[in-house]
Amino acid sequence: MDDMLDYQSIAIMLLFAIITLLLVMVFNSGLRSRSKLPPGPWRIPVIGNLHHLGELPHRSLRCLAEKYGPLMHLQLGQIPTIVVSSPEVASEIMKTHDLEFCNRPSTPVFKKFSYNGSDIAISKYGEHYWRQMRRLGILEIFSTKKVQSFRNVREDEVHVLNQSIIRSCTQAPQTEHNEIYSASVDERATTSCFFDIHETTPEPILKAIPVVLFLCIAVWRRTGSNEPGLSLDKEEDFLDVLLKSQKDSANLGFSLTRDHIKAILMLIYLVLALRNIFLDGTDTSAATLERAMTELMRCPSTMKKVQDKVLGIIGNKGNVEENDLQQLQYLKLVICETLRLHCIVPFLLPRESSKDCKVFGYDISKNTRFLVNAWAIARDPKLWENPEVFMPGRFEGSTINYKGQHFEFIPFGAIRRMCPGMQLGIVTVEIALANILYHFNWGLPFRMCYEDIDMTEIFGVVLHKKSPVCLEAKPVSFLV
Ligand code: HEM
Repeated sequence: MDDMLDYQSIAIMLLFAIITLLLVMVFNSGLRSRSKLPPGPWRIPVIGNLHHLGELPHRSLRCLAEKYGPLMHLQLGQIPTIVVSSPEVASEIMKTHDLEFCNRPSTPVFKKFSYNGSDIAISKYGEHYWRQMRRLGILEIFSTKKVQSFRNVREDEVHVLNQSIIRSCTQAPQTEHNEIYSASVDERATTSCFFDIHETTPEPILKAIPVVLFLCIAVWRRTGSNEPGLSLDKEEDFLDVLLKSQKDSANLGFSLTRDHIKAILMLIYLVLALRNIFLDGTDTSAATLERAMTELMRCPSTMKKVQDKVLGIIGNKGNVEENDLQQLQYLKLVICETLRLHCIVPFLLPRESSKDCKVFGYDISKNTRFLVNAWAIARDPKLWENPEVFMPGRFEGSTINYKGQHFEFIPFGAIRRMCPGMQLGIVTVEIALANILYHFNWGLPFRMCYEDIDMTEIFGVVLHKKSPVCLEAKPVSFLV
């Protein structure tokens, strides 16, 4: 009897051990099927999503990287996510393992807004579609020739911007600053008015940017309207090219549908024009311009220096034109430093591994997500002297630039999925900044001091300021 009991309890214990073993195996296989990364201090489970790390995840992740190192593995709910926070690791991912990590993850939200992943930024790398669309984009909109061909549109719009600021100056209610032309120049009237959807006078804004113009043309074509002001360019535009390619899909090797075209145009339109909709307002150029003005306001000696240089070089010519930009070297340094200190796409766009591979000895499985904390890298005290201070001079004589070869400074990303709109974005910021510095002296509203400028940001794919910068403009006297 006793023997029987012993056998029974041994059998029960064995059964229990087998069940436990099975449960552990099932549980582990669930995790391993997504990531084969070895456990270690760098593996950080996070319940929920990036927002649960703190209000500004790029800042929280910088703190975590100081503790865990520049290659961290977050388990964001179901999704294994690797966060990269050093130039060496970024180079390993984006350059050495370029091909394995140039996919974009497809999330339901991205898919919804991009006609099932049909735009350039979100489509999968390996696909023939992405290659063709990117090639088409580079040829037809992002190339130097195309960017230059819309020079007049940009210059016209800068003129519209200047006029609207002058109008704000003269129409402003009298304040305690009444001896000067003064106006409370809000975000719209200073920087973003160049790009924003303007409730009162939409037309100049819609004409501001070439691709936005393409959209107007699309609307014009569809409605057959002859609305004044929406003049068609003689030159073939991007929409023409897309429509032509649609007819001639055999050459592309896939069928270019109306949804593809809409997705591409929508992305570009959003990148340039809209705020607070998809991707949290993707007005990258306007956000950069706004940060440049904010930093200059916080640093009066730099403001004076850059303005003196612009006025000195342009003299009483009346306007800064794109031909003049090459001479405005200090202004270029100001923009470089703005992009460093305010990397407005803090994690670049997310990437995903397309197959299993090894990085720094770690096994990374297919479909692991990668975020490159370009914001943290650009503020790393090991790489930059006084990284939190706005010092355009640091780029003087430096070989480091934002063009994707120097991984300590990658505001436009790097290599294969690097931003194709870099040139367009930069020239748009340069011409607008040069002109608003040339035409106006800028000050803060009465009783406000530099320390009062609110630098709080709202997290999104693109970082935006929580509150708009509010400035007073006074036309430069010799131009009045
Ligand atoms: C100052 C302005 C801009 C900044 C800071 C910026 C930044 C970025 C960044 C960081 C990426 C992701 C790169 C990566 O993942 O490695 C990106 C991608 C992209 N940008 Fe920009 N961008 C700017 C202006 C523009 C403009 C003006 C356009 C279009 C007219 C544009 C179109 C795109 C597109 C289509 C992609 C996706 C590329 C791909 O996935 O193949 N960007 N941008």
